[in-house]
Amino acid sequence: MAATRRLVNTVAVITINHPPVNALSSSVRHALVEEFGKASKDPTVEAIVLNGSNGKFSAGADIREFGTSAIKTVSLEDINGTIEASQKPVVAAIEGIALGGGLELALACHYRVADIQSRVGLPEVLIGILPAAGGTQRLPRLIGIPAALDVIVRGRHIPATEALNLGIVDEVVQGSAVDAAIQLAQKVIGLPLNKRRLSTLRISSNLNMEDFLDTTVEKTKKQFRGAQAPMACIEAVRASVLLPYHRGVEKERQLFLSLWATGQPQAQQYAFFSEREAAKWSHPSGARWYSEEPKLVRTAAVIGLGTMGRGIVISLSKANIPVIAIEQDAYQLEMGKKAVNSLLEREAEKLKQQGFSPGSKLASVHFTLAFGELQDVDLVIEAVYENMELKKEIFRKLSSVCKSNAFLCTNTSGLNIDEIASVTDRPNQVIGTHFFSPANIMKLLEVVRGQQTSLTTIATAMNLGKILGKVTVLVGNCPLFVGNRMLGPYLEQASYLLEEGCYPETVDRAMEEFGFAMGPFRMMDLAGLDVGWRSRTEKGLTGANVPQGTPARKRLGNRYSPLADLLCESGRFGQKTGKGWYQYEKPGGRTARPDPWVKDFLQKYRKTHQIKQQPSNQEQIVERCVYALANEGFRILEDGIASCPEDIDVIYNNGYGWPKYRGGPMYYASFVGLPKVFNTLEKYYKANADVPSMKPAFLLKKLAAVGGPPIKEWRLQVGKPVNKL
Ligand SMILES: CCCCCCC/C=C/C(=O)SCCNC(=O)CCNC(=O)[C@H](O)C(C)(C)COP(=O)(O)OP(=O)(O)OC[C@H]1O[C@@H](n2cnc3c(N)ncnc32)[C@H](O)[C@@H]1OP(=O)(O)O
Repeated sequence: MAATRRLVNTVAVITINHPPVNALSSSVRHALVEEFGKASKDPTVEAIVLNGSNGKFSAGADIREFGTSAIKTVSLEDINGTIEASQKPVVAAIEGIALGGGLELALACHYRVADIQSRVGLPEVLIGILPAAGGTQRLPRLIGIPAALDVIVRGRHIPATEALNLGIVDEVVQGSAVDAAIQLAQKVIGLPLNKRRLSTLRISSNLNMEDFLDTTVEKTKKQFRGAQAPMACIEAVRASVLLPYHRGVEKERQLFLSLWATGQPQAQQYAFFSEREAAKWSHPSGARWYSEEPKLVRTAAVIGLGTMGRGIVISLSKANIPVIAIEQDAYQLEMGKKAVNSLLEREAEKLKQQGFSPGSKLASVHFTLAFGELQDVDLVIEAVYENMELKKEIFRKLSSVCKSNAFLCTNTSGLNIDEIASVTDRPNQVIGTHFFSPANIMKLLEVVRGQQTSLTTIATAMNLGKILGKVTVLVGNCPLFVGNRMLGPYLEQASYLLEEGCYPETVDRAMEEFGFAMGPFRMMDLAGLDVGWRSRTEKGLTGANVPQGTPARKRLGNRYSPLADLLCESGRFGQKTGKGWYQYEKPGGRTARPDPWVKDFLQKYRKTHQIKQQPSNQEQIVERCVYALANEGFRILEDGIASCPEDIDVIYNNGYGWPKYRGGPMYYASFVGLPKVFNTLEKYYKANADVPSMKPAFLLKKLAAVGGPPIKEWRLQVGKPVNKL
């Protein structure tokens, strides 16, 4: 049964029963109508409590039903209307989660009791829609416009104690929310319900509402560039101010349908399910996530307390895993310790505000210089800077110090995992964990399997990612793995665009208007131009090791842009030096301003090399950069480095500032149409045979030839993930 009913004295307890998260599917909605109908008619019932099975109230509407006919049967808003109109008091007992339609359902109840561990929220905006079961009309009437906008537009999960302060719930309890709800229901039997029916309340405020909403629109436009859902949320809330409830709900529905027509919800819902699929990893051997048991990580160590190491330590501590943090000398250790402790203090403060004792949620961090102290840890994450020799030296040491079943992880953004593993006594227990900076904030974790990495090691690292709250994707080992490897052709095109007449700000604007959090040049300035320069120097692409007589703009017969090298030779490393592709207010400054020096430099460069000026327009800039990115994604699939296009999209959505409302580079290619992507690349490559990265990938050609099937059918063409490198 999708919902059940039991009687406790004169209180009917109706329980939603649709594992795993009690999504409000069509069958649940039908069952709710039936059970509420029976409870209303039953003369022995004086009050009703609504809860969800397995400690979860509800995760909201069943997202898989959107776009199908199932969503049209029994509207959730109608159910909410019936509940609110009930003559018998209805109390929601919120355990675990009440999200989206789940919270909308609870808002239709006359009272809400929440367990202290629960979270509530209206996260619809994160999947490209708006709360369209009355949520945008009831919540503002309950907590006022500013607070409701914050909840609806940001879509964040709100801890129970904050929900109590905001007035979303009436009571927060430490024990059973259902028992407390039954008690409350018994207490309120016979009391008037009018003031508890949110749809009947008036919104009162001292604010000049129109001005406030207009300012919010402007701020939101800037913050969520190109995303339609946040704007629709504001318009729906505006309707709650201007219109009576029933007309506000009509507006809400109309906005929902307009959003659907933009295609953004479909992309964001694809992104949502792709993230869940990424956790269900597969291995070239045929093993899958369910066939391997992860080992428990009770204690961990982090080597290196630079920016990455600090973030990793915080993540582990927040996941309640005690950490030993190691540095190479007393000074670095002290610096790292100060930084980590100050971040931990902030976390402790947040926990206190949520009503938790920090000691119960944050594990201890022990700082030391002594490797010997690592003998008992279950897992080590090495997070020193990108230098193969240094990493090998550390892994040799770890081999001799750590217990034989300890897992050894390397945090690298592209170095060869097999080479690092080869110096250890346990290559099967070595794995790459590529965190993104700042590691305590960024959601993505690329887990990189080496040739010899065992399935248990993979299962343990993937599970650790989940425990740390990361979106974790398993990838194969190749230079730069998935995300950074795809950046190569993307940044290459960005540089060529400058050579041909664009400026950093033109290219960045085009990519930011496309939706990227940051254009390629601002991104390079942030990351530091010296990092790539060092790597190109090591590879002999620039610097003293370039063979005499090599043309400035060619390497190994292919086109090469030395622009970034020339900037570095002038001491322009990006934000850290206050100058890079842009100028900044000071070294370490963050406000990028176009730099006349760069303009002049580019003009001279083009003249010196007699490059014909053909500045591309916005559409051409986006096409060249994004198609180059996706093309490399197809190669990565061919090579068996990513096991499916969804994994690549998850990486880009969560680690590279790709706009989620465009699904990811592979989804976007599919949305544009693979034949179009193929033809554009083919045309470019025919005219520029010295740019091999733009040669359409074989897999793209194959899929385009059959008309570009939907992305979920690509797997059939890709075959099993076999590392072909
Ligand atoms: C004109 C038409 C009007 C329509 C009006 C509709 C108005 C209401 C709209 C909504 O309610 S939209 C949904 C809003 N809710 C959400 O966005 C919540 C999404 N879910 C989550 O954030 C998380 O899943 C969770 C609930 C916090 C649980 O996280 P956890 O890490 O514990 O588990 P997951 O692996 O994420 O999920 C488990 C399992 O459940 C599936 N799932 C989760 N939520 C939904 C859902 N709302 N609908 C359908 N399926 C859901 C998820 O995909 C996982 O599935 P499997 O991978 O196990 O198959």
